[in-house]
Amino acid sequence: MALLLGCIADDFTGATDLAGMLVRAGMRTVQMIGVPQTPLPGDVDAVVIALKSRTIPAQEAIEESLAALTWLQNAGCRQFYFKYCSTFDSTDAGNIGPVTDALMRALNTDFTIACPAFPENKRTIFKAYLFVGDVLLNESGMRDHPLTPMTDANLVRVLQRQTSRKVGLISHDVIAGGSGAINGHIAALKRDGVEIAIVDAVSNQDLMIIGEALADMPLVTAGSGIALGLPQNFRKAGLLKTGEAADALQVPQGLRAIVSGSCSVATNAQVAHFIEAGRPAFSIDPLRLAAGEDVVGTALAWATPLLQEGPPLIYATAKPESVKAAQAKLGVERAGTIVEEALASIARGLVERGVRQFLVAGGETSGAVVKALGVTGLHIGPQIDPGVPWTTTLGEKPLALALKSGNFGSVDFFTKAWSLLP
Ligand SMILES: Nc1ncnc2c1ncn2[C@@H]1O[C@H](COP(=O)(O)OP(=O)(O)OP(=O)(O)O)[C@@H](O)[C@H]1O
Ligand SMILES: O=C(O)[C@@H](O)C(=O)CO
Repeated sequence: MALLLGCIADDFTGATDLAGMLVRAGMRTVQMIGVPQTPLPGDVDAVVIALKSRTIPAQEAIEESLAALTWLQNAGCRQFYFKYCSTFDSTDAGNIGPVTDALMRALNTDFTIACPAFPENKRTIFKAYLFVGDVLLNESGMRDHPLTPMTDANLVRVLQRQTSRKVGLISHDVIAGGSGAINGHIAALKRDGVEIAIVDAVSNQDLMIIGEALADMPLVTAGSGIALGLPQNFRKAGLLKTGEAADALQVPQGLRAIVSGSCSVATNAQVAHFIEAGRPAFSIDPLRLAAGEDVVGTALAWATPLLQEGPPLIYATAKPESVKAAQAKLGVERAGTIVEEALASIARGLVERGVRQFLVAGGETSGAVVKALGVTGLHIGPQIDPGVPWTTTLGEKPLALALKSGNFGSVDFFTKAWSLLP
């Protein structure tokens, strides 16, 4: 069957999150790293192009997103999806508004939605206000994000500051009326000159209703949650096979390892849990890297004899105080880069030592590791936790990879993830 859904994601782990959601809902999905330079594998229903465009200058994000769109159009996709973070990570300068504007122009469409809701990961939207768990977005940890601090939870206001198009709202009372009511409301919003509507959603049931209403919308912009409700439309139209396991993976056998560069609250708890369980863990100190010590060599020498016994963890994950201390000495960018480079070299060294099954924690860290390993794309398999599936790399010597967004996954993620592999 032909490609149905073409997606553009603004970061790597976010792309995997979306691809996992599509697979769960029955679409065979492949994730490509950047605009594909190699042909896609056969038998896929959806493709997600993973960019790293969340925090780059808006004009560059537009150019990269348009290049991805052109590729997806040429590949024959029928509907397009722009995926951003479930916490709507952006600034008044972009990039959600400017990229949405550019994609709408390119697709010659005058209406789309914006909905970062992901109820299973406690991102819900009510009356345009985004909640993270039990608190408003601007009261959550996102308030202090170094690159995209989120200080306003009202998404109509947030998005309106990023676009000259009029932003409106499809509120929860409309969703409760079903997909017909949503489409009636969209017609009314359009008459009022609204071109982008924030959509409330607090449950998976809401996502399914909203998904049904989006069957004919050329462009959808959202977090990964909305993807749960789109495959049903293709199935109803007879375009998507039913009854086939979309998450079937041929998993390569080999040694296992975990690399973590995420300093998010959830990852800190996962690292602590792994260590408390008596599992082997090696900490990477950015200051020793900066001093020129051979930390990579030491970490690999430490890990090599342990690999036969189960996955060792090599981590730079640290609490905010020590991250801030390293950043104060080295600068934010340098601290991040040297850690990413070290973890990427360690991942390469581990593959040379026979590791074929990897967990990687952190979006930027995943980007660095995937690049260092020369990965061009990923087949998407079963979900470990909401937003994190197992994947296998495309190509001749495949690896099994799980790319975990910083704040995703249960506290025992590093130990339980392996039980899903054969
Ligand atoms: N101990 C440390 N001190 C300073 N910086 C660190 C330290 N450990 C990791 N870093 C850097 O912090 C950044 C963490 O970003 P990353 O995207 O990998 O994780 P995250 O923000 O938790 O994940 P996500 O983007 O999926 O939410 C990386 O650039 C990493 O190199
Ligand atoms: O939507 C999310 O929260 C994630 O997929 C993500 O994009 C984290 O960077």
